[in-house]
Amino acid sequence: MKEMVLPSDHPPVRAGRIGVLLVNLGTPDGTDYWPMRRYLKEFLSDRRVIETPRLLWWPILNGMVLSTRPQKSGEAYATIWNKERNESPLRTFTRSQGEKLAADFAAEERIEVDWAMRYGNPSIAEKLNALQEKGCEKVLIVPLYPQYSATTTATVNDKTFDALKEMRWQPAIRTAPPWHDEPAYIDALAQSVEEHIAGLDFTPEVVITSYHGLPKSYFEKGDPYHCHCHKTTRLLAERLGWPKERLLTTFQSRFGPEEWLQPYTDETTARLANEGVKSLAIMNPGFVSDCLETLEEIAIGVGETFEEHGGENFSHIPCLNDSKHGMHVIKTVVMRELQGWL
Ligand SMILES: C=CC1=C(C)c2cc3[nH]c(cc4nc(cc5[nH]c(cc1n2)c(C)c5CCC(=O)O)C(CCC(=O)O)=C4C)c(C)c3C=C
Ligand SMILES: [Fe+2]
Ligand SMILES: [Fe+2]
Repeated sequence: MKEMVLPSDHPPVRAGRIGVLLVNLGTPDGTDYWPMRRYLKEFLSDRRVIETPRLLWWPILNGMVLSTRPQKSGEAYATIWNKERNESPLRTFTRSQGEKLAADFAAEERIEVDWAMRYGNPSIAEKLNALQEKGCEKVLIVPLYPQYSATTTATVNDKTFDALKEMRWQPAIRTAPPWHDEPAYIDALAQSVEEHIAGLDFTPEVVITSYHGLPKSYFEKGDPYHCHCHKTTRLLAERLGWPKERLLTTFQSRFGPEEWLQPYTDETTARLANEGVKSLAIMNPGFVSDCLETLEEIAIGVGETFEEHGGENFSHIPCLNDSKHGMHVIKTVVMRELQGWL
């Protein structure tokens, strides 16, 4: 931090440093009704996530959705909860990613690394203020989504700029672009697939890359997410040297009655089993960390679907998380985006 000589009646000035803020989606503080309800209400009130006109959506959200979903989702979270730390896996992995990145930059006194959540705790505003307190005049925001979507990346950026509205001395801000085609990311995914398959006692005939879905109408209005997902899978198949029939792209986690991006992960899994595929693996390249949607929906739920339809061997390939491959990707993106500031 810059040392400044100030008159004795001058407020303290801290300056000269650079912040890096990793931001993931957010997660409930507990699995009971009220923490679940608080989290879902904040998430599902976001106009970037639910585009249905407020007059229509408000009564649905506050009526049917928030009276039933907190209980149902709470039960799902309970099956994957990190009991040791009393938190969800998403929070455990995001914290660890922040801590490991901070340790990597420990020798660089100018850089301060922290992490936050778009919904729930710790908030972006709280962490931006803390970074400024530590003398960060410049902050790189890293939305933890390899593929861009208005429902994820853009809403992190919106919330960041909302927080800046309340700050007298705003830091300069950079927001990291998506990294769906970054060679370090594709390479990390490929290595994680190869290492995982080498440890199995079967060889998957097919591997599905399953991405979180979106309403199809968002794609039709111009959200590039669908194309980013397909590009990631195409580059991964090329890097692995696999034919495209062996590495499929599907979309999971549908919400509500609208049509979402297709093909759906659950339906594709049932179809493959019905067609005689006996050994299947699923990975989730769009998730930087394992979470409810990968550990409960895919590793447990879709694994059961595969077996119910006659499949025999199923494996979920973990997300990159805070592994050495995962940290290498995050560090690559951060170094790329800090150029000119360091
Ligand atoms: C219309 C609703 C939703 C859209 C659009 C959506 C997009 C989207 N979400 C992720 C990543 C995650 N979503 C997670 C949970 C989750 N998602 C929705 C709804 C939409 N997501 C809900 C209601 C929930 C909560 C759980 C539930 O009740 O089902 C999570 C997991 C969080 C955790 O705590 O583990 C992640 C991660 C992406 C990447 C995305 C669009 C590209
Ligand atoms: Fe989601
Ligand atoms: Fe596309």
